[in-house]
Amino acid sequence: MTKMYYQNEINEAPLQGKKIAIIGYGSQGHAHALNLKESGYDVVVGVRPGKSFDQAKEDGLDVKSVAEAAQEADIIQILLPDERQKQVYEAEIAPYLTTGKALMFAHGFNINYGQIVPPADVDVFLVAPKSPGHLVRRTYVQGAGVPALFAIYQDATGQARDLALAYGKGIGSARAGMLETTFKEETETDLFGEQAVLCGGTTELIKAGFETLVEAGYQPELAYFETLHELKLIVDLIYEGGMETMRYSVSDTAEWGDYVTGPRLIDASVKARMKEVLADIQDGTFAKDWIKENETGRPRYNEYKKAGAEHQIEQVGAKLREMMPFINEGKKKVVIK
Ligand SMILES: NC(=O)C1=CN([C@@H]2O[C@H](COP(=O)(O)OP(=O)(O)OC[C@H]3O[C@@H](n4cnc5c(N)ncnc54)[C@H](OP(=O)(O)O)[C@@H]3O)[C@@H](O)[C@H]2O)C=CC1
Ligand SMILES: CC[C@](O)(C(C)=O)C(=O)O
Ligand SMILES: [Mg+2]
Ligand SMILES: [Mg+2]
Repeated sequence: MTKMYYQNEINEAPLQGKKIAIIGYGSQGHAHALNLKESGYDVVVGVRPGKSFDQAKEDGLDVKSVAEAAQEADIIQILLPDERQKQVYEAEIAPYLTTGKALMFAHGFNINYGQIVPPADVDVFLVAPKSPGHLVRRTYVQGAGVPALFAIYQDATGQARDLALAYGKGIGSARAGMLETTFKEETETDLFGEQAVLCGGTTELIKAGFETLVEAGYQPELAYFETLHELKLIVDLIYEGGMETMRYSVSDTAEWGDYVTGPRLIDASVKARMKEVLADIQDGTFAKDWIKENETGRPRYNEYKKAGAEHQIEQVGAKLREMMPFINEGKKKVVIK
């Protein structure tokens, strides 16, 4: 079995006394900065003036420009959107990436697809939480954590591995388990997971189920509860105890429908198309398309975003959630962005 790394076997000493620059204060940035600070590390946040800058200040952090933070730090963690990293790296980070420093990522996109080429005399590694950033923060505050992958691309100092493990422990991920990978494996599996299952696969499945019910004349509110709201409750059971625990809790009728109807929908043709999606990720087709979409001002991205927000399921859901304030109670107890 793959070796997993947990709290007690990780030595924090290599990271102690180092200054860590968190570049970007968004989903991952705010979580890494706050968790590391509360784990006792010396953190500086590097962002441009604006909303994030003000928020990081309000959260009690030491906040500087990207260039200033990169200049004074030993470890520079780039937590900007993937498509912005190359430009900010070249203009504001590379000039200060001197011998023996460490350049970090939470996703290998820019290294794997050759967008960022760091000098040979620095450490380059990633610590990639398998979780949205807001849950990296929320679980840490709750005394728990989310799993993370770590990978070493360059080990100029001989300390890269120890630094990566200590960093992962600092954000709370060693409470859930850390697993070693490569930049290539992390990048390809992360892109595949979010496209095929976690984001793309799930949202399309929900919408198809909702639309099927509504088009057949059923009430939209009922369709929302059936295909979206209850999905979280079902996934919670799968998360807690695997598919068996979910199947223990649902009725035998539901379990039988699960076995006979699931494969009628998610059949061999879906898996064949998943393999095509994976091939596009592996050969760089997806990355090339995403980079081009950004270079041309995101015309398709903006269209998809607008259509997504206007979908009936979002309108119906917003109204129903207003009547369920408890849904956001967990969020309010924790200071999150
Ligand atoms: N989102 C997630 O949960 C996960 C993300 N990752 C990876 O983590 C990295 C960060 O992603 P994510 O947290 O989603 O990023 P976000 O989109 O949340 O990052 C936004 C932050 O970047 C800042 N920013 C954007 N452009 C610039 C710029 N030109 N100069 C300075 N600051 C800028 C924003 O500042 P402002 O407010 O001024 O716009 C904001 O602070 C990516 O590599 C991603 O793949 C990995 C695992 C999960
Ligand atoms: C599932 C999406 C993700 O990969 C993540 C939260 O892990 C991301 O890029 O945001
Ligand atoms: Mg991911
Ligand atoms: Mg991702």
